[in-house]
Amino acid sequence: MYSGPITCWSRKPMPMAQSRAVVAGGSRMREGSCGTWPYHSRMTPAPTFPPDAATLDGLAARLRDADWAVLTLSADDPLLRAAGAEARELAEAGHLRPAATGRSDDRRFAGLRGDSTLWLDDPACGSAAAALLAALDGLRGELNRRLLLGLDSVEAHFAHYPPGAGYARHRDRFRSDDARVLSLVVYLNPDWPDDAGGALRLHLTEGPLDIAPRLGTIAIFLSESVEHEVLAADRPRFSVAAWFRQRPRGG
Ligand SMILES: O=C(O)CCC(=O)C(=O)O
Ligand SMILES: [Fe+2]
Repeated sequence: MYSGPITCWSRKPMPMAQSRAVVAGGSRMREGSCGTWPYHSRMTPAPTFPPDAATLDGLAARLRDADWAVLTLSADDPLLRAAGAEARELAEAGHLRPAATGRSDDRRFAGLRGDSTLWLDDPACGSAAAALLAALDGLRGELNRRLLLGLDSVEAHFAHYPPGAGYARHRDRFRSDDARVLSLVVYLNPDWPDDAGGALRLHLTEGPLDIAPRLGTIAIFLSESVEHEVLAADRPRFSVAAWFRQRPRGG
């Protein structure tokens, strides 16, 4: 049960060094190596959800230059922990459904993806889903204010990939629907070992980049341009996939 703040956006000033340290973005990722790199300094604790204003400024600055970023929050973040617990409970209770049978646009992915999903606004969801959806909507508003991308809504679902399941290389924006602008994946897996698999692989011009689905990590990228895939893991993998949307222009 999550009973913490859901829409409180801290304006506490933070040293810029911290916000630079917690956000990694395209042009800085020169090595192109898979795995980890120093998302945040050991000297400063990672922020919690919702991120403070300096972290948001750093994230927005990164997304102005690069088409992807990684935001690392504290692995003790109470909202993320509650969302992870709720995702597991909902999956155990059978509320998540194979993604290919979800909304009509998902049907084309039959055979390409092995996850089961549940939209965060589904009545089966509990307080953590509602709080996370509100926090994501707050993040949408804060990024939109800084980037003026016309982001006017958020959609988000829990996803559960059983061991061995993945999602083949794809882009998140549909040909028939240009509403998705920014993709975010909020990982809900505490203590994810480096050798467990399950990375999100971004296919970038500088090479592939693997992001481990560890609790506290939020991957953010442009829905239209960044091809990506989910690699199979040796254990259940939980996340929230979210999209910040503009009003569809295609009709
Ligand atoms: O879970 C992930 O890392 C990415 C999921 C994804 O690509 C999607 O749902 O479109
Ligand atoms: Fe995707």
